[in-house]
Amino acid sequence: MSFEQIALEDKQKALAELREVKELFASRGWFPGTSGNLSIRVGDFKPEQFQFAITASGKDKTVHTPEDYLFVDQDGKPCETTRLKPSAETLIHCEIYKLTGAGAIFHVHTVFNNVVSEYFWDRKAVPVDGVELIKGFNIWDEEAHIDIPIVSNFAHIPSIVPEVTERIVPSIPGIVLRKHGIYAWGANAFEAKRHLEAFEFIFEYVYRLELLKKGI
Ligand SMILES: CSCCC(=O)C(=O)COP(=O)(O)O
Ligand SMILES: [Zn+2]
Repeated sequence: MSFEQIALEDKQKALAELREVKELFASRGWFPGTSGNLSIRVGDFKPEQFQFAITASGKDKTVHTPEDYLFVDQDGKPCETTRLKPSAETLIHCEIYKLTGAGAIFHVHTVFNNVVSEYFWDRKAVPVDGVELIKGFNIWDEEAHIDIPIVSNFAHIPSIVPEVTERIVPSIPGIVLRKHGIYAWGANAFEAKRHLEAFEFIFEYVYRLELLKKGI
């Protein structure tokens, strides 16, 4: 399906959802210093051809402007002529869509996701034991243990992609970039938001528990 074939109302719906989620996350302080990026897929999905709306690069995500989003294709190339630049991290979104077929991807930098990514870097995963909120990921086993993957962070974004490809786990809808932030995804914006909130709750829990264990 080409970009032109996608119904205008689907594109407008994606932009309205991005606006709503951006405002909510901004109110939580989840976009410090213009960090973070959000995307929602539109139209049909084939791993070799799809399109999505994504935040423009370098924008202050705490305000709304007419130049906040643009549509790109599976290679991160704009679908329409525009002077806007897609997020510098668009290639990570492209790869997650290709691998998972997700409908939305949200990326935020928080102190908790940064601290746990460094603290557990040796294990390359954040270990989580029996925390109720993993049900947010549809994991219902009693006292389940999960490992949330952490991958290397590089200034050169294409260099991050191969490790993302290698480490994505079908049962865990998120991946952490070391000392950078989390990417969480879902079938749609509602699910991606639920997953992101569950991850952030878990990171704060893990962080606080580690402090208590150390008697700090
Ligand atoms: C200013 S934070 C460094 C870039 C980054 O990690 C990020 O999430 C925002 O980049 P974008 O190009 O999407 O604005
Ligand atoms: Zn980032």
